[in-house]
Amino acid sequence: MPVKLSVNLNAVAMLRNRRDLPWPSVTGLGRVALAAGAHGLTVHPRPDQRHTRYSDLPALRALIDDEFPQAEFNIEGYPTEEFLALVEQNQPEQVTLVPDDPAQATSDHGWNFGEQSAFLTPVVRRLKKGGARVSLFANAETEGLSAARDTGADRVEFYTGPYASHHSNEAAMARELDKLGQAADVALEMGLEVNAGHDLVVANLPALVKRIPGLAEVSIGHGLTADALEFGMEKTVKRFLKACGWP
Ligand SMILES: CC(=O)[C@@H](O)[C@H](O)COP(=O)(O)O
Ligand SMILES: NCC(=O)COP(=O)(O)O
Repeated sequence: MPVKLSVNLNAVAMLRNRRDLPWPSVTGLGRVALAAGAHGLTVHPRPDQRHTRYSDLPALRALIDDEFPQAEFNIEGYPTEEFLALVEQNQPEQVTLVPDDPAQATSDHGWNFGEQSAFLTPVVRRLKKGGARVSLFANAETEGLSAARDTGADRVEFYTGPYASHHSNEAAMARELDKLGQAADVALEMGLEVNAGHDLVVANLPALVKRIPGLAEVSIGHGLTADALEFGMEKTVKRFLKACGWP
């Protein structure tokens, strides 16, 4: 089974927020992405709402429910009570928990499962009781994966930023890919499903997909949106789907 593609709309929302105007439309671009074959939509509503706004979530939920019921909604964020209330109001198919500080420029590390599994376990239980699949953002390392599994989470999402950042250094990229592959092998062996994301692009996807044959889903926003500005969202989603192994 090729890797499912979830399109992250944060960058579209960031562009929309430049003016007090409703375009570019987050739901409109989400509709184009899903119609082009994307398997889901991802957003990361940060506390400062710098891009995805809390008010975007009901419209995205309705878009999937009304027009693309086979698609999934994935909401990412740090599990504050405010975030958990947003999740419970919008009932995403998947929640991806990230250890981000509100002041962070972007997500740039996974959980420290050794230290934070006691904090995560009741949160995971609450989200799963609400019907969501739970994924935990993880560094490309094997240490701590058993603690991640013991929280009751369904998946880990491996942070691919270090892999993607070495786009002009093949040896360094190969080293990061090997770390991702080894961590994914261990996670899958433990019964965790595996997602991946951050700074993925058409150029770096095929090697990742080949190294992690059990990869369930990639969520991609920044690089995909950059290409969409040049080639259009429909054509771009189709290019990314091919890079994920779809015909
Ligand atoms: C968790 C992750 O790597 C991304 O999904 C995250 O959404 C990026 O956040 P920004 O779009 O705010 O950079
Ligand atoms: N979880 C990764 C994601 O949703 C998008 O990350 P990026 O492609 O914007 O770096």
